[in-house]
Amino acid sequence: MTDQAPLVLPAATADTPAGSPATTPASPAAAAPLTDVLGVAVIGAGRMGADHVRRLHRTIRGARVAAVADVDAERAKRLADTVPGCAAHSDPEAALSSAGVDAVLIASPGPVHEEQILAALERGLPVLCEKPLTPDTASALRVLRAESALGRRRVQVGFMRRYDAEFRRLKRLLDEGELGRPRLLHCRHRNVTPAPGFTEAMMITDSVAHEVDTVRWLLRQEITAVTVLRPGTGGVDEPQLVLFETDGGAVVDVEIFVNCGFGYQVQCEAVCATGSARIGDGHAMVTHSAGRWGGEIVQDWSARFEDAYDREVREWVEAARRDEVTGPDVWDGYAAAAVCEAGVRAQATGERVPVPLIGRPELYG
Ligand SMILES: NC(=O)C1=CN([C@@H]2O[C@H](COP(=O)(O)OP(=O)(O)OC[C@H]3O[C@@H](n4cnc5c(N)ncnc54)[C@H](O)[C@@H]3O)[C@@H](O)[C@H]2O)C=CC1
Ligand SMILES: O=C1[C@@H](O)[C@H](O)[C@@H](O)[C@H](O)[C@H]1O
Repeated sequence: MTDQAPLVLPAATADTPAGSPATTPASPAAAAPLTDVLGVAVIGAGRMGADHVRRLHRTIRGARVAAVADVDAERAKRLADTVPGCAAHSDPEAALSSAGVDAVLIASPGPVHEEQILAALERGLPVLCEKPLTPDTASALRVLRAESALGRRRVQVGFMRRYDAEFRRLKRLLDEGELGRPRLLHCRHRNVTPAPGFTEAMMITDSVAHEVDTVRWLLRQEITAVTVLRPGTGGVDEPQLVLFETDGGAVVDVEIFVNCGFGYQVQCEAVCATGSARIGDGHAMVTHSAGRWGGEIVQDWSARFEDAYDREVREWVEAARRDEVTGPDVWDGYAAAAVCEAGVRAQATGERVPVPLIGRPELYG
């Protein structure tokens, strides 16, 4: 770490732990004093990478962007140039070995996450890896085994909804049990339009992956089977309805609509034994004029979840400065990969597909 002036950070703003369904991360209040500034290498200089570089540079105390890597050398340089003293690399491994790098934030495409996480683990560096951990179960298990061999958590997965104020409020309500046992979750996930090259399978692996994590975290249950229903025939491919069954007997439906055209919406309603609770209806602004009223709908995740990304990265930096890693873990990434793999099969076959999981290793509680 660099030896810049000592910093004392305010306590985390979290009111609900973001750890995996069965575990709670160590309390920041119990941590040792923080004295160093964390040097971060950001891999992937695309949309998320650029947003995280801005966040680390402008919003998060106690961190500096030491290096940026992208296979597109020009893009890496353009982004690195926004931060004084930041090195640019076209080889991610070179960035990991760059001067002043203490930790890695991975924002490259999912299929290359495995090799980049393994390279970081070889160096013992703390990692914040954007979702997905990896795109399939086999590669997720290789990461899980590599981290287990180290005997300590080094990797956090970027399931940022766990840091969103509304989702945290819902989780607190469910944890307190005031409404009784959750029986159903109704979820909606709508995007204005998908990125170029987006495939039908990515509706599950790229988009519904968030609901997979949200459901496991909110309910503290594992998903045991997936079914995907499509409305209509004759080339109508979406919206689709993804159904989850859980090992706690809950049933979940997720509407996934990545081409809805009108806005970015993420909603969740929990129906419990003695009541229900719903989040995600908020509009940025409601106007009233000349016999009309209307609201705004945010257009993408960067607006809807801005605060959640800030809190996620801030808590990751704070933990890494204590040489800890908290938040969604490799088990969560593996479980999400297993559910998504089953989901893609369910989508292709129309069948109900069970989700096989290995036993949860001790490291992951
Ligand atoms: N948490 C969230 O809400 C969101 C997460 N994501 C995730 O963030 C990650 C990045 O997504 P975007 O920024 O939207 O993609 P993007 O396509 O905008 O950027 C990816 C960047 O990675 C670079 N790249 C490709 N292969 C590389 C390699 N081997 N090494 C280094 N760089 C490489 C590309 O040149 C590109 O600049 C993905 O895992 C995606 O699923 C994306 C959008 C929202
Ligand atoms: O992670 C994300 C994207 O990759 C994905 O494509 C979108 O559907 C999600 O809403 C967004 O949060």
